[in-house]
Amino acid sequence: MGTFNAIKQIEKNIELIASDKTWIEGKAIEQLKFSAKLPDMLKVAGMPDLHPGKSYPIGAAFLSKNTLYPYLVGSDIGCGMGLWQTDKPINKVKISRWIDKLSILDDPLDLDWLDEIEQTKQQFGVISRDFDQALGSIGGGNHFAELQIVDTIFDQTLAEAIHLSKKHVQLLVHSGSRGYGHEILNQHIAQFNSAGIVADSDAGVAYLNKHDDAVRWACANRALIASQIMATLNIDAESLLDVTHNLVSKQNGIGWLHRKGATPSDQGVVAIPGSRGAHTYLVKPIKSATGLFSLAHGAGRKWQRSEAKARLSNKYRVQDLQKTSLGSHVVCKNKALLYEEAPQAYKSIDQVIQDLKDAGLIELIASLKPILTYKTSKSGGC
Ligand SMILES: Nc1nc2c(ncn2[C@@H]2O[C@H](COP(=O)(O)O)[C@@H](O)[C@H]2O)c(=O)[nH]1
Ligand SMILES: [Mn+2]
Repeated sequence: MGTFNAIKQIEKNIELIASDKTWIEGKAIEQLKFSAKLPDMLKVAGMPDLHPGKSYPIGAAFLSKNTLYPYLVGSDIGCGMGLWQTDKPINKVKISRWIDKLSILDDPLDLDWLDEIEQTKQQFGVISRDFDQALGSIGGGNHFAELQIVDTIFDQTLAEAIHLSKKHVQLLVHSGSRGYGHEILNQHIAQFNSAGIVADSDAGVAYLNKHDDAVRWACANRALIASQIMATLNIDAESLLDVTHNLVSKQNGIGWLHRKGATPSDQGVVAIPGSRGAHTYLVKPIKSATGLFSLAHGAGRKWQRSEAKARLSNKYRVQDLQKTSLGSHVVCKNKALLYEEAPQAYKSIDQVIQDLKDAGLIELIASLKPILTYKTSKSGGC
């Protein structure tokens, strides 16, 4: 049972899962309050990784009765975290070889991948053909693929239940629906601006059909990213989990639950990463209506991208940022991104996890630590 000081009732229909130790930017709370006033909104919940977005906050869940708000899901529909356990023993890793191989990894996938793309689309039930050329690409921003090793097992029984092996390298993939999700949101904005749509109206049904396909597309994309990395590194892997944190779904008998950077707590074990220089936690959610059946999806930004670059570019050279304080390596050809996504730009994942624990929402399984983070191969910046 958790302690209640990590659960704050800000207003009647606004909940915040965060202790006093967790810093939450005032603007994010304002955005949360603003979202709670949207027509037909029943309740909103901020997670400990809550931080400001363009108009609405990231790290939050929003429950409406019968209205869909595409703006609350955002443009990266289906973004999520997939975790694979590889067959590579950690004592057999030659990290410099992996750095070299990943440094020449190009997106998108080439013609040799056509069959696998088709099979993966079928496996996940993806309908659209319009964005096939983007499948297998990670995208920019804080999307990444990260090779990790198990650091601490907190609960042996829970770790065994998901076949987690301390001896093998893990692969965490964070990506979404690339241009597909953008197109869906843009189509909505062209017609309705930021307004919501009635879920069972023609517009609502049309949005949901496209949204659901983009969610499946994003899952297929993470699987193809993992496959491409495995092929490049000549390793094999089994999928341990894949959980979406940007989506809207029907909560039977309650309404429509929008999650924007909020990990579902009703779909089994989830991975909550901190940054390329921090641990990822594997946790078992304790199903609860507190926090609208949701958990944090990461550590959440402390600094906006431009602020991170301004603060760090005088202190660190590019090569300083290609290694982290945990000793891990970073492959990222985009120099600006190296600064924008530096570990310093994120809040403490340890505190976020502590808050979720104190709120009685999770059981800890294990922590993983990065050995090699791969970000977009597109050069640019600085
Ligand atoms: N292990 C890593 N975690 C990272 C990295 N970059 C960001 N992050 C964490 O992921 C979430 C994702 O946020 P989203 O809003 O884009 O879905 C973010 O809050 C960070 O905590 C990384 O390179 N490695
Ligand atoms: Mn994401």
